[in-house]
Amino acid sequence: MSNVKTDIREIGLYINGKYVPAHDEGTFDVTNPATQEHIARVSEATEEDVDYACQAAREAFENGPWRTMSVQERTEKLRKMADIIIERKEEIARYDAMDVGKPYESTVAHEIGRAANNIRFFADFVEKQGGETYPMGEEYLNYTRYEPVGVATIITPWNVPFMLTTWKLGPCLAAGNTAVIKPAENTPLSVSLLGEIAKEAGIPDGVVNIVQGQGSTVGTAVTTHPEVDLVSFTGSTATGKKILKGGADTLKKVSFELGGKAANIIFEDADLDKAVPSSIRAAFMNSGQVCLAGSRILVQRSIFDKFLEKFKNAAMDLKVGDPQEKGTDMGPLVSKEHYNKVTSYFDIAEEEGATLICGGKRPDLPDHLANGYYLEPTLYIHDDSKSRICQEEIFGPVVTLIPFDTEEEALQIANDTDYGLNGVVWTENLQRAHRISHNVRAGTIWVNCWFVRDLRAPFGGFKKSGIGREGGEHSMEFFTEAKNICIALQ
Ligand SMILES: NC(=O)c1ccc[n+]([C@@H]2O[C@H](COP(=O)([O-])OP(=O)(O)OC[C@H]3O[C@@H](n4cnc5c(N)ncnc54)[C@H](O)[C@@H]3O)[C@@H](O)[C@H]2O)c1
Ligand SMILES: O=C/C=C/C=C(\O)C(=O)O
Repeated sequence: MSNVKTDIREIGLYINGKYVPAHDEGTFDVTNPATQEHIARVSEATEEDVDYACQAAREAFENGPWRTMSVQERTEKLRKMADIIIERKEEIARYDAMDVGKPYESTVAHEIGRAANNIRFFADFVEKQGGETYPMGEEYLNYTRYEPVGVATIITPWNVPFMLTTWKLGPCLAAGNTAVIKPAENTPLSVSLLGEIAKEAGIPDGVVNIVQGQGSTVGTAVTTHPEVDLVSFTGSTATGKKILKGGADTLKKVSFELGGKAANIIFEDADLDKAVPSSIRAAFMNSGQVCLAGSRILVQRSIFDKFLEKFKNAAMDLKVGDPQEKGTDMGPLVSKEHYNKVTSYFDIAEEEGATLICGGKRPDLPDHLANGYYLEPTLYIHDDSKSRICQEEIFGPVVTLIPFDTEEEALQIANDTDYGLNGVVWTENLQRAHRISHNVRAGTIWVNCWFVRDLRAPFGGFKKSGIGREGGEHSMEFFTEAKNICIALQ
């Protein structure tokens, strides 16, 4: 079985270097959220398939050449993988546009290049990585090695399928581990290509495996499997809790990137020519289905009306439509289920007494998009930070503007959340920028910018937004075991 490219794509599991059907030949269907068309039939892994994938990854780890291969040889293969991703970036971005509903133009221009860079960056990183030595006079010498941990499972969400999977796969493979990937069930297309890409790059069979299927069954099976040593997960906080519990019996090492509800704080001295377009991106990029979304916009009261006017006009100018078409800013939401979840917040907002400024409904679109899960950019004003629309991660094109008077009040509202993934501050006052950055309890703070990423920097969440950090040495720390070797010299 292979990734046959027909109108309805047939997608197999990728185990031990081959695309294979599920043991019981079971499949599930994938639809295009822009149109509700049936676009793919995907093999649904059984417990036996998950077991086979985990055993294949274990065998490749223990007895294959990957773990013991020279760093030069391993990193050459990873760089080849990054090159193939670039060569195939149009195809990968088309797939993300088809099952996520992500605008093709921005995906091909930014996300897929970043995906290739995720692999290349960690190849370069391990090539430069050394170890420490601790001489104990003339009697003993200690030196450290950073060794791979074993078999990792990589579980990723539907909002950024390909880029987020490579963000974990890069350091996992660079360190010499083997992987069993479980993509999100509604967006399996682009990640399924990683099997053939790995093969073409010369990565040995069994090093990269992909099992497809539901989180509650396949996700549970892979995160509780005794051969799996570590779980690198990006997804919701609720699923993170389940994985932590399920992995307790076999004591799995975990790294979790979870939900967010970031405050985007706009002070009266902000440069609105920059703050407004950036806040629009932070609110509506990928239809607001971004963990880092600036979904609570805190605006100082003295400029509230001015900001509101500019922000509302810019939101209403966004082009909602076919993700495959040029010029589309916002595609549909990912699925009917998610559309229902996001739109349920319209009733909640009304009950909570929030003021609707724009959106809150489907846009008028051409007939061929009549069945897609589209929503207009939606903007509320609300001053109750405890309300559900200010507390819960809506994960759609829905933002709430919250007025504030003082810096203290802004900080109090910003921190009034269980999440702590990121925060944003707009001000021309240097001291204030630092004060706010130090006092917002979140893993990344962007000052006068948003979603600028340096792959060396720590990335992850405070509070319920995660466990551990990714990026540079933080990813490598997770994917390696430090070993100290102490030698008697006399
Ligand atoms: N912090 C970050 O970097 C980051 C990035 C992107 C998305 N997210 C978060 O992801 C969420 C949206 O994604 P989602 O709805 O796909 O999340 P989700 O937790 O429902 O699903 C994520 C993945 O986990 C799998 N899964 C579900 N139940 C499982 C279980 N019991 N055991 C093992 N795996 C299971 C799913 O199949 C999917 O592959 C949002 O909360 C968002 O903030 C976080
Ligand atoms: O929607 C979530 C986006 C997450 C981004 C990253 O994990 C990253 O940039 O590394």
